[in-house]
Amino acid sequence: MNAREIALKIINDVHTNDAYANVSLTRELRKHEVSDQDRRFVTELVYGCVKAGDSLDWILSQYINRPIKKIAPIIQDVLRLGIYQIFFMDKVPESAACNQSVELAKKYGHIGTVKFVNAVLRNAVRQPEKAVYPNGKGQATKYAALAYNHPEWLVKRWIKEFGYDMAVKLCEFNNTNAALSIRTNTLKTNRSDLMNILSAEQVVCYESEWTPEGLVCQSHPAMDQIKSLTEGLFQVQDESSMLVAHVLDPQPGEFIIDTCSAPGGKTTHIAALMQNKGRVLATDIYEHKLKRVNENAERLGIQIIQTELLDATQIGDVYEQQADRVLVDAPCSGLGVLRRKPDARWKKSPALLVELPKLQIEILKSAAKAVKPGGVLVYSTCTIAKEENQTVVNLFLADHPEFELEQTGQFLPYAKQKTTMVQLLPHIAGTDGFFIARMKRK
Ligand SMILES: C[S@@+](CC[C@H](N)C(=O)[O-])C[C@H]1O[C@@H](n2cnc3c(N)ncnc32)[C@H](O)[C@@H]1O
Repeated sequence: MNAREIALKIINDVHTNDAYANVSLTRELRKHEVSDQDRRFVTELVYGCVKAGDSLDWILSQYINRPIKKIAPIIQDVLRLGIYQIFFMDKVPESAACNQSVELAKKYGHIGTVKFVNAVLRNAVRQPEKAVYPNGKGQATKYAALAYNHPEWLVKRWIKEFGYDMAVKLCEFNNTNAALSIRTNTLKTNRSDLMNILSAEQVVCYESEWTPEGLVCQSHPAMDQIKSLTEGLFQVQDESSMLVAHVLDPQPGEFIIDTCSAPGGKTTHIAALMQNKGRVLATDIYEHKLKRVNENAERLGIQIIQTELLDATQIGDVYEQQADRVLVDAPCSGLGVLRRKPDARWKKSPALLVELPKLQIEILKSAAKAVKPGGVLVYSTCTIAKEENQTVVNLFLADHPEFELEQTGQFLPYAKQKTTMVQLLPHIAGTDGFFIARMKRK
């Protein structure tokens, strides 16, 4: 199977089976023996095509006079793949994009579809001016959505909230490739020693400006070839996510509950800050995800983490006033981490921002019950939607006078802020978008 056919299979899996692009990509690349060059080509085709989403369909619709959805799904994807190569990839000759798409149509379609694919793509090559995005009066939102490959509802929302220029910057940021960032496992090494070890393993990285244990990698070999990862010298984690455990500020010997813990990025950070002394209870609603917490803890050499399958909305009844500190790293829309998941932006909807806050408040209320008097409660998310962040915290506080909001920004290790809640915006901070609020029980 050649690179384009592998890419087609993955893209089709994403579109017809709702598969995650990264999961499907990893699985298919493992199945087929491909060169490094082809691996990069497949990845670029898949991520690029999936990310471009509606923009590809809009371009296609300029060359097809019937609804795209009426075409057989696999042929839709053959066309998307072809259009992507023609309009988005400078290094692929247009003739190769057309010819190879026709070959795929021969394999997955019939004589009619072969002619159709050939005609559509050759027309696109001949008349590229038809695919110029509309940018007239009153079309600014539509234009930005198409030009920066985001759903229109999201762009509209961000323009209202941040203004046009900032909304575009945010979209542009989401279209960049996220660098790998890692957290030094301070139970086994320190950041400068880790940098030397990584350098010998061909990992080029620099120190994070956000956290004392963070490193950002500019280039690295495949993850399964980095020995220091299997040896537990570091954990893969975004810089902004590393801020949460610092804000929680757990102390050795304490009892901490991490209510939505899997796969354990923050749980293991908490345990490291406690110097592996005390007790961390890591709960989640998925057993298979808790396995990941245990695997990470074992790899990192942590003994104080205990996992438990428990719905966070029940946690307060089970552990009433028992914990010194409780973390709620809530399930959220993930609107702050869109650059990491090319398909994610197309799977979100405005309805999610109505439904999720109900669960988030319920979890926060229950988690609060588990905090001892004088203890700390931290609420965090990787979204930038106010409904899931400030609104949730304010609603909770209005109903819980026994909790007071602290100067969360003062608990950041570096770049302290004079703010009661911290909201990192990706296009400004250069990190994943993250929200953190720290509260204290009186
Ligand atoms: C943002 S992720 C947590 C990431 C994790 N804290 C880390 O740093 O690696 C949210 C987690 O909440 C879990 N979750 C969703 N609903 C839950 C509930 N009602 N109770 C407990 N966990 C829940 C999900 O399974 C998911 O693992």
